[in-house]
Amino acid sequence: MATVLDDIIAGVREDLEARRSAFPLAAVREAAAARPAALDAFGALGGNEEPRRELKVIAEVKRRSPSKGELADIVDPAALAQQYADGGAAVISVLTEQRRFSGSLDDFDAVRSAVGTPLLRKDFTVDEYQIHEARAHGADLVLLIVAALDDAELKGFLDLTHELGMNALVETHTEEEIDRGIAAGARILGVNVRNLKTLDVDRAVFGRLADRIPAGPVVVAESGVRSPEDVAEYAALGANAVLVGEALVTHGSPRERIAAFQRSGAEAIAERLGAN
Ligand SMILES: O=P(O)(O)OC[C@@H](O)[C@@H](O)c1c[nH]c2ccccc12
Repeated sequence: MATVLDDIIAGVREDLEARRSAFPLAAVREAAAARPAALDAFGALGGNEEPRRELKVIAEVKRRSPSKGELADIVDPAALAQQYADGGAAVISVLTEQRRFSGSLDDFDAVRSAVGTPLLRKDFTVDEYQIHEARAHGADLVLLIVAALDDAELKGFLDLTHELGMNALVETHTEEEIDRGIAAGARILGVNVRNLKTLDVDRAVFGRLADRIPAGPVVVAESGVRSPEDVAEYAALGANAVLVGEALVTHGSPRERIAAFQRSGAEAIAERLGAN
């Protein structure tokens, strides 16, 4: 039976073929080459620090989701992103998937012109075209969802991302996917506690999987962060960063919220490091 993920990807492929006809790969590559070099998202996420004492926040511009429907009427994505940057977000994520998340490359462009923070183009990457396209729009990171790719695609897409000077957030949901992500060479490894095949959120998934991740990659806990306590929980279990959408777009003051997440995360990390 087709899963939600299969359905989303079918739509993504259709939309991408339409864009490929309008903007052939050669034109996209030319636009990408004219961009300033990608920003160092691995470094911004504290990847080079030893030990990693800070909890970094990846703040997401997210209008709607298939599980929750409309989340927020974001009239000015650039202004929202500016608040994220002011709050100290290490990376800003912009959903560009249109059919289920109401995202767009227009949102991405608006945010790119507004902030100097590393930007993640959050979409269902299933074709190299999207990686070149992300770079052409000034992305510093792309999302690679392991469940959506076979090993050859995962390795090929990750290598291409690195060749273009970008990083990838390699998203996993099972132990097997973690092993596959690590084998492909992931430097930023996400554990999404939302099952993309059923959309169920189970925050305990992070605790079960975190131990499986070897030292090296930046570890990102994705989904289900509502409060500073949730962030502390993930940080205590080994997260270096959290990716937060809903709790920020629905909050009156996302800037202060991010700062609160960073504080509670850093406290939990200090305790964890102190305990070792
Ligand atoms: O809104 P939340 O629960 O804070 O979740 C954010 C993020 O993890 C979620 O948007 C996400 C994680 N992986 C994805 C892949 C595609 C689209 C969206 C996602």
